Amino acid sequence: MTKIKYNYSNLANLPTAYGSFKIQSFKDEKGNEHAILIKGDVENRADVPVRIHSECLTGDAFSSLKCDCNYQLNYALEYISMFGFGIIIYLRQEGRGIGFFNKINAYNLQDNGRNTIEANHDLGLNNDEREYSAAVEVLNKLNIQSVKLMTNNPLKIEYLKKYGINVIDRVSVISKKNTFNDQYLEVKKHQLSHML
Ligand SMILES: Nc1nc2c(ncn2[C@@H]2O[C@H](COP(=O)(O)OP(=O)(O)OP(=O)(O)O)[C@@H](O)[C@H]2O)c(=O)[nH]1
Ligand SMILES: [Zn+2]
Repeated sequence: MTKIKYNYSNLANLPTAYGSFKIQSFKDEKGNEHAILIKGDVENRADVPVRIHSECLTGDAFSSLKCDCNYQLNYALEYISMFGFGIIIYLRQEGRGIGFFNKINAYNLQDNGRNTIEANHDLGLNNDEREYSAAVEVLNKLNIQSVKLMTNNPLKIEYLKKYGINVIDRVSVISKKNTFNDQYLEVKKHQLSHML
């Protein structure tokens, strides 16, 4: 993994519908501005619940029913709030890393019958172009001793382990099914190996 230099903002308070968090921004070399939400005293701590959430403007901000992102983000906020400590690392890798513009073009192809993987391929893109080096950096910076990763995606667990993060447990992130995300969740389960 190439060492990227990050630029961190100061910490600020963020009251949310699920309780109070601290928020911090950090910029990577490409100029992406990511977010870290922290609950409680996590520095140097073990067994920390961690959610690494990939940006989904349509889901996170507009409450789209085409995916389960909004539900999962709110679930993570609520879970960590109830738990008393934990971290949400919100990475600006929209559309599994293909960017917002491409994702909407993929949605257009999905309107015409293609699934989430096929649509990316039709655009000449991989089905997942994400990587999690920024999350590894944050966890190392906070000297997190061990992580309870909130995910259904085995690739995220593999990635963190490969780069030295001690993932001791997985917390499944509950997804909510509806008529619009039914096929999307089926593809995640059967073609992307998500533990749903
Ligand atoms: N390219 C593309 N990206 C999508 C689509 N639907 C959601 N996304 C993006 O998918 C990302 C979330 O990935 P998911 O596969 O839902 O979940 P995950 O993060 O891999 O796994 P979990 O940790 O279990 O949530 C976000 O960046 C969304 O913007 C789609 O149809 N096409
Ligand atoms: Zn989404």
